[in-house]
Amino acid sequence: MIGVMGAGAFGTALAVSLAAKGPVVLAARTEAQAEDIRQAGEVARLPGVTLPEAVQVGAGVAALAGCDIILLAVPTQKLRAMLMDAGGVFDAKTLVATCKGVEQGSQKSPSQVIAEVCPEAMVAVLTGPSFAADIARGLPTALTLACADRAAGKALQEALSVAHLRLYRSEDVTGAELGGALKNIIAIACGAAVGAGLGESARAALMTRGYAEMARMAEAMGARAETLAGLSGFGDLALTCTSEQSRNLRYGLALGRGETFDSGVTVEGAASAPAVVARAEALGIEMPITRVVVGLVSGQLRVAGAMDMLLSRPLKEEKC
Ligand SMILES: NC(=O)c1ccc[n+]([C@@H]2O[C@H](COP(=O)([O-])OP(=O)(O)OC[C@H]3O[C@@H](n4cnc5c(N)ncnc54)[C@H](O)[C@@H]3O)[C@@H](O)[C@H]2O)c1
Ligand SMILES: O=P(O)(O)OC[C@H](O)CO
Repeated sequence: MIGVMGAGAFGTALAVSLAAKGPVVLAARTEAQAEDIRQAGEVARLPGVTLPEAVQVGAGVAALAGCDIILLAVPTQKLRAMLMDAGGVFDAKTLVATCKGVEQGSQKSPSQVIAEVCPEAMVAVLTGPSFAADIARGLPTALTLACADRAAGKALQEALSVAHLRLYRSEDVTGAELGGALKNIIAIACGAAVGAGLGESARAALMTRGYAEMARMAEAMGARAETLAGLSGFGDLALTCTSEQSRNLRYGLALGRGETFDSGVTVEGAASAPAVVARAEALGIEMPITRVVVGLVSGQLRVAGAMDMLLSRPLKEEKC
């Protein structure tokens, strides 16, 4: 049976989608939250989406004990604690990370955190352009399913594909995860530029040079260039930087307009950017857009200063 840990927007959307194939367990954090969801028939973070009967709502990791494939849909910065509290339930399971970020402090990706805490588990990653509200409504998209083990990847591709979700297989877990984490940061930069009134040309320039930063880091970390050009990289960058459904873009828009943003909203790019800059420094690579996003998020930079920093860099040849 398939289970989903995290009854937020994305975990719920995945559970609703996969319910087309059979029963799915959706695990909320606490019994009180699970009961609220059962009573309402929907999840607060995904309003208007009625849970089908095939979605069984449970509480905590214990609810997932009978599942062999578990999708992990908690924010990246909460992943380690959640796994460490699992008391062995996740050992020897197939764990599919759906979170898009880099852990603060360790600078590790979700799959690396899983491998460290649950060394017996088979680890995979599901990522790519997908707004929870879209896929929960059955709107189509295509995603990357990355797993270093080819046979396990093929089995997961079959198990997790549904009519409106076309999964492409990859063995490049590093590249798939980097694309998902880094595009969020570039989307914040785009939002800040547009929010400050700098225009659509600036957005396109930031997306393009942001992609160059993503590709540079991917190369330095041994990922494949094709992965970055695929759904998990270019595909998700295009979606997140251009749609106001994106929380990362909306957060950037608020920064650019000088408005406050609800601190309870999950903004993975803001949480991950300092760890990405630290990793870039260790690797000796330049990531100027990511760096100014760190300054904007911390409040040390304003958009005008950030743009001055980017535009006054030494002139160079166009390449990654
Ligand atoms: N929302 C989207 O459209 C979308 C799409 C693709 C990927 N993602 C990724 O999915 C991840 C989750 O995003 P989201 O949109 O679902 O966020 P969300 O804020 O809607 O939900 C996060 C959920 O995690 C739960 N949670 C936190 N700590 C927990 C713990 N220790 N145990 C159990 N549950 C815990 C929270 O209670 C909450 O329900 C992020 O990394 C995000 O980048 C989101
Ligand atoms: O709302 P965001 O910015 O977290 O983006 C959601 C997904 O990652 C888009 O693919």
